[in-house]
Amino acid sequence: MARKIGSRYTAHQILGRGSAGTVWLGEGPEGPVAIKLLREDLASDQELVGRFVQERTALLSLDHARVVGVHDLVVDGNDLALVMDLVRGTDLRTRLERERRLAPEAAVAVVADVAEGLAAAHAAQIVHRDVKPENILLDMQGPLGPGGAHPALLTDFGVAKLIDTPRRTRATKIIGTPDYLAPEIIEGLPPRAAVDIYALATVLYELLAGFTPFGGGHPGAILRRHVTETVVPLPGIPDELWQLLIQCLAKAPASRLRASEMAARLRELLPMLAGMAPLDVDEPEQQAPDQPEPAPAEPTAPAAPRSGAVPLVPGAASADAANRDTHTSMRVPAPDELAGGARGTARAPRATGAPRPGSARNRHASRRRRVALGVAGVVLAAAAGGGIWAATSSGSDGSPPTDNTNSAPAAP
Ligand SMILES: Nc1ncnc2c1ncn2[C@@H]1O[C@H](COP(=O)(O)OP(=O)(O)OP(=O)(O)O)[C@@H](O)[C@H]1O
Repeated sequence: MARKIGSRYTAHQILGRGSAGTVWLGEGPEGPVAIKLLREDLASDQELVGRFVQERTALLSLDHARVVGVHDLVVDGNDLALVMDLVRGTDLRTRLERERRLAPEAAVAVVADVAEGLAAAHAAQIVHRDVKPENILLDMQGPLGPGGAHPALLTDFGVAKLIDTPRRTRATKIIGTPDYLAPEIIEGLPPRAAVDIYALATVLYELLAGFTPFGGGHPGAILRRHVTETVVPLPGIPDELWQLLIQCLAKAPASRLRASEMAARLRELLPMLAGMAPLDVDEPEQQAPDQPEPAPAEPTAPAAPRSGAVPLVPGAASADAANRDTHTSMRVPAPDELAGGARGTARAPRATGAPRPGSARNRHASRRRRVALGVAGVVLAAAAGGGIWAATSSGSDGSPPTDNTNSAPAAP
């Protein structure tokens, strides 16, 4: 059913849902658009609306081929909406779930595109803060690039910052997606451009390996690994690519490449990667569910419902089951909680077929890991007497999260 958004736009059909709102296929004076309608509880927050208007100029001015352009910000009664370029295709998470791993050439081409978009944003002093496969859209109508990759565009600029208002998230809380969080954020430093490089390098690793370098288990374990552990080389990865990857995953933000350098170095590697098959690696052993992480010293968020994504900010209405299970809001861990502890958590990837003790091969690793994460959160909630670090899962009841192949369909 069509719905008016402000005086200039009509929303026709839902393309997908995220934790901050719903994305609609819509129509504006200049043709088709995508309209992200923020959740009602966010839209009714006057402070957030104020920031929304304040950020207007910065968001509207970001104009780059690798960034999903924002055309308009609409504040109309209870509606708060971002009007964006419509990308006819799908998001990178959906592609990754379908293919499990990408060939190195395609993975590098996608990430080089995104790095170019980030370079433009960083030049305009805009930090994305939530780079992850869900926020990378693949334009199926664009020309095929190296490795058969469709052009990739980064979306959701500014949304994390808009929502991260002081009243919603006190200084001691982290907002983000645990697998992609740079160590300095976990240590409580303000997010600068280098956090996007770390997150994008994590995405590159994930595209190559089929799993993120520090993911798996409870959010607290993931955060600790970001701060204390080093990535283990992927079997079969060309050394030049590995060197670039570890530089961008450096714990010290100043040691990471800048976005423009990352894009240029990745493009230089493309000829060498042409025709290379996806890496043959298996996900490392998952943490056994009967070994819960130590509980945080004090619970900071209400217990999460067993199904549906946990709200982006504590106290917000739970998102429905169709939502992505992507965000976590949690307090900054104390130094001793980050220090590690008796149980080592290194996640060494193995060449496929190499023996390992225990469980069967992990297929659909990222979804399974997200499910396990939600379950761990619920278990911990019980252990901590009802409070948890808000963990995320859209399938913690064991049901698979709804597939989101729902960007505007590509024209035949
Ligand atoms: N500009 C766009 N054009 C076409 N489809 C889009 C556009 N922006 C988002 N979508 C689709 O809408 C869906 C929801 O997007 P949204 O940005 O709200 O959530 P998300 O990024 O998946 O999750 P979260 O907001 O929790 O990080 C996604 O599946 C995405 O593919």
